[in-house]
Amino acid sequence: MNTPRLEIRNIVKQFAGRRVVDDVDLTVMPGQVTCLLGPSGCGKSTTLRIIAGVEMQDSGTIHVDGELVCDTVTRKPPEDRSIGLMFQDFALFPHLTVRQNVAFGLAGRDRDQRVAGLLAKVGMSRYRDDYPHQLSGGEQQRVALARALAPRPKIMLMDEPFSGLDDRLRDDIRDETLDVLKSEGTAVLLVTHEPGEAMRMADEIALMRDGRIVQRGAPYNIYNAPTDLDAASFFSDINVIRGKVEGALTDTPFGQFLAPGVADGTEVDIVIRPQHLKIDFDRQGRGPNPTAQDGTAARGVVQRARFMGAVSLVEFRMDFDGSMLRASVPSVFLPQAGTALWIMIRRDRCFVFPRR
Ligand SMILES: Nc1ncnc2c1ncn2[C@@H]1O[C@H](COP(=O)(O)OP(=O)(O)OP(=O)(O)O)[C@@H](O)[C@H]1O
Repeated sequence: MNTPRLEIRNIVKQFAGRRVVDDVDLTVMPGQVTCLLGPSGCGKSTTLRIIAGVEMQDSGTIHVDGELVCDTVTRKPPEDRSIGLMFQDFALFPHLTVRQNVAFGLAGRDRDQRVAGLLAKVGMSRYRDDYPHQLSGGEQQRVALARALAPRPKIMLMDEPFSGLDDRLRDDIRDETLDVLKSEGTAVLLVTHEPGEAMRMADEIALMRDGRIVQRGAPYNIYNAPTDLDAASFFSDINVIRGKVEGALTDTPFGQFLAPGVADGTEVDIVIRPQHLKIDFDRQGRGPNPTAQDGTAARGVVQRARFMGAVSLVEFRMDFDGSMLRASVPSVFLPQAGTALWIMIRRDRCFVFPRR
């Protein structure tokens, strides 16, 4: 077995009697990018600050590359943890050139070669004698990445490193950053509140809520098999259809859904993302026949349809109970408000959760 680059166990941190980090375990394997993802205030940054050594946990252990760097007895200072840091305000030293910024804190004979190599990798070689104020935000970000990687940290901690960049630039910089991190083979723990960023960057996502890790897995698995309604809704808009279980099945206007292992009489939420609603555009008002995959169709009346470029967002008021459902369909479809249409739902894409 490979030794994890970072392993934290049972980390707890309280502020004023409130558990902000509540028994958190995390592992980052060599060469892997793990994203700590969660809403604002859930404890992500505090977790990162504890790993970096600028905050002290109440209990729990931190190992870097198999070596204990912090428990409640041992406490290595931040600079001895072999950790690279890149935070939101990636402040470069204003009085040092690009080259001097990257070389800062490096010693040894291969120093100049290392700096030149990294500047080439991040595409900043020709700016090596410029000062930070002469660079754009994206360029400063690249220099900050090179500076953080220069001492070959065993693990890089990144806290919302792209949030200061404008939208158009951000995707490119994310991809470039990922390429550089992968080519250096650096293990990364990246904190973000943006699901899109986590899915784009991560080998593994750790989803955090109220100080706890509620789910871990590859982006595909977390998106397609969320543990509960909140985990599902964190990644996209969702629709919820209510039902009650009888004999491991739930009857709904869209047909029956399996609810294995759920006790009779339990109220459930059937959760479906807008892109998994199917609208029957051909047989207006007449209604298609039920199929095994899509179940029974139910009728709704378009309340609003918005053209969004690649897709249209269509809101329906459903005949069966007056509830609203939202569908995302290819933008060649843009039905008029007031149109009655039949809707089916992709049964293989539904999640059934007992109601809390
Ligand atoms: N030094 C502190 N003293 C008291 N409370 C703190 C301290 N640091 C953080 N907190 C509280 O702990 C909670 C978690 O904060 P943290 O910054 O870790 O969350 P986060 O998930 O990173 O959120 P954000 O993305 O908004 O930074 C918040 O309610 C915050 O107010």
